[in-house]
Amino acid sequence: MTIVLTPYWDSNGVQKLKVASQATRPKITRGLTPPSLDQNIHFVRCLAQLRSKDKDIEKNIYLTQLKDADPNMFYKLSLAHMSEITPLIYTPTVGDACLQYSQNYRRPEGLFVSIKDKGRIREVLQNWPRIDEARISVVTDGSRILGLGDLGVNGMPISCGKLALYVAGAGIRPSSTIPICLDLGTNNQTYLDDPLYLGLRQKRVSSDVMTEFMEEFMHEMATAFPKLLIQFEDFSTDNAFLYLEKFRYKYPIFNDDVQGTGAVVLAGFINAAKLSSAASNQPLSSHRILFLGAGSAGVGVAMQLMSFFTLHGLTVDEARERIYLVDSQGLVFDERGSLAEHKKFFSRRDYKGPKMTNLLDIIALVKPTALLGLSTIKGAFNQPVVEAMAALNPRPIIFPLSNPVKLSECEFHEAVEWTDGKVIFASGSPFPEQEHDGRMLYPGQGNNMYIFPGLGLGAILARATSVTDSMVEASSLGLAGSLTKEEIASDLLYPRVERIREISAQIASTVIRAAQKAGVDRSVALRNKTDAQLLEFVKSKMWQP
Ligand SMILES: O=C([O-])CC(=O)C(=O)O
Ligand SMILES: [Mg+2]
Repeated sequence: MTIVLTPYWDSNGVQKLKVASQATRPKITRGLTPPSLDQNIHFVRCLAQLRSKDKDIEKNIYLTQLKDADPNMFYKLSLAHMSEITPLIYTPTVGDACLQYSQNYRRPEGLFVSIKDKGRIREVLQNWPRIDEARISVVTDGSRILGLGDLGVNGMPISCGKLALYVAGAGIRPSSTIPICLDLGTNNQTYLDDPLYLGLRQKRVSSDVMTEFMEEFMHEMATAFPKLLIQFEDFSTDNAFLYLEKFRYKYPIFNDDVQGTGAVVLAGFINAAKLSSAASNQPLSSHRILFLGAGSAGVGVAMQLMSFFTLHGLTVDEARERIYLVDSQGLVFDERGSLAEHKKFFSRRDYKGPKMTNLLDIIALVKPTALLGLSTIKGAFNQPVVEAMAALNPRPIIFPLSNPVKLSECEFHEAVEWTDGKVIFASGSPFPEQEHDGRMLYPGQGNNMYIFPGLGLGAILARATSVTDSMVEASSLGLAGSLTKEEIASDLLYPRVERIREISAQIASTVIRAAQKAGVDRSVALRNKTDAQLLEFVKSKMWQP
């Protein structure tokens, strides 16, 4: 018989343990905790324990164990110290947590579904202890974790990290979340050779076998968890697009790297373009955007940025003309030939010259107002590149979006220095602010963490049958419009992360409205609420530690 001890705080702020076994109902005990364990003092104790560790990965391990042992305290701490703790439980430290997962492993968290379970996935899902409460799952197959490549089953911390932000950022109940890592093998030879590696010791299965597995998995998920929304995370590029298209009309799912990243960058770009156009006196519709990187995130962002131009009156064809892609072979254009399917839409029809591989030459040709990096090439935006952008634009937009920090195309302090403080900047991972000419400059964090909690919360509360493009766009416009006067005056592109709950509530409300418009909502009672009532309703649904 398993005995589970769950800590909780009584009305006097004293910690007690609930003892639950499978056979008995929870009962309250005396004598199993120290006599004067005060909740407020324990908060201070936990924060001091956290800060006493000098390595970020140690802090991550501490916080992971705290989340397991005392989820209330973990989320209290996270909400009270959002900007300190987010980088420890999420990007960038979560990247190291994934890389070292098989070394640092302590206790299981989440659900592992492996290719060996094919044909009986239902049985595995039924082992999840809180089936009825399940509302949101983040599912990865570990094949492209952040910019770190194929990490196999070591990808589990990314699902856990994203879900911790669902709880902290949008008030989803911790017991409603299911982190899932699919194990379809790994092509990472270092892991296959590592005796500590926790996943199957085999290469990834063929794409046909994977698709059969995914079909069974999705069918069983929908059967076992009828109220569940699924977020696909960090699948390799081809599979990200493939399974998004395959399942998005059948089940409530979205892909965070394609759609979440797209939406967050669109929001930041809307605010950046206002600043940049104010300086150049050029109309908003005349921006030209150059992408370095044409993977799932790059093309997902480019797709989403199309709506920036269509919202400003351009046709779809005209909008597409404002966007240029560069991949590992250089500028993407038709005459280059043999392009991957997902790159074809943005491939240039108008360029007829030789292959162009040098980024400086491409900048000279395109004259972009904005340079976006989703290439995972550290240092790709070097001094000559950034200076070229500054020579073309009074306020160049430069977004090195690759994650984690060590793969960023450039760092904030470099961009500030090389543009003499004129850059309008957002990165995927956090960078410290910079003082320049007596003024404090703040980097934007164009990370999908601003979008997915609110988008997911809205889809869950609307009980959406699918996640439409209009819901994703609504999340983006909701985020872009959420800046306070003070944030606008400080040239911020995104709101301060401390306001994440307020922002998630606003985003969720706009997403619910979009779901209603698209006719995919099932929460009929929400249709008659005024906007103010809807926002209040969303806030009332948020779990508080
Ligand atoms: O996790 C993050 O920080 C953002 C993201 O989805 C990725 O880089 O794949
Ligand atoms: Mg991701």
